[in-house]
Amino acid sequence: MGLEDRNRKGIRRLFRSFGYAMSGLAYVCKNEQNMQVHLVSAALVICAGWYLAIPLTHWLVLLLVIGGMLTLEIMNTAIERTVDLVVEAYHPLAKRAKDIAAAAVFMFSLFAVIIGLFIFIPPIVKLF
Ligand SMILES: Nc1ncnc2c1ncn2[C@@H]1O[C@H](COP(=O)(O)OP(=O)(O)OP(=O)(O)O)[C@@H](O)[C@H]1O
Repeated sequence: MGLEDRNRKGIRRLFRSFGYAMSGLAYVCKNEQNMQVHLVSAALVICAGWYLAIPLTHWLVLLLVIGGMLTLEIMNTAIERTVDLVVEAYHPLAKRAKDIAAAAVFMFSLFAVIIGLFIFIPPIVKLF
């Protein structure tokens, strides 16, 4: 996109930006195994929430956690690709950057699991 194009405002630019975002999303979904794992996990969690008839507030928390998780994975992929663009050879700082980005995903996943346990254990216990 040229500089002139970037300064242009309006609905066409908005749609074009949406198209770029969709292209990025399709890339991550197609090429990142971790993203596919997150998507399958999210689908399972949604099915479990529906089956266990969890309350609305729990749905809102779940949706926030799922959205945060997917967003972080997308950002992690963006950081990985940017690092690959800057350095092709092994570099300790490239390792740091990628490991730290991965740590962010791990940290969120950890808390997502804890939240999931708080939400799902009581209705599962009730089933028995
Ligand atoms: N240029 C590099 N220099 C040093 N270490 C690197 C470099 N590229 C990757 N690494 C190390 O290898 C690990 C894996 O990197 P890679 O780019 O394959 O990402 P990944 O975590 O396997 O993600 P994905 O498979 O989803 O792309 C990184 O976390 C980092 O520790």
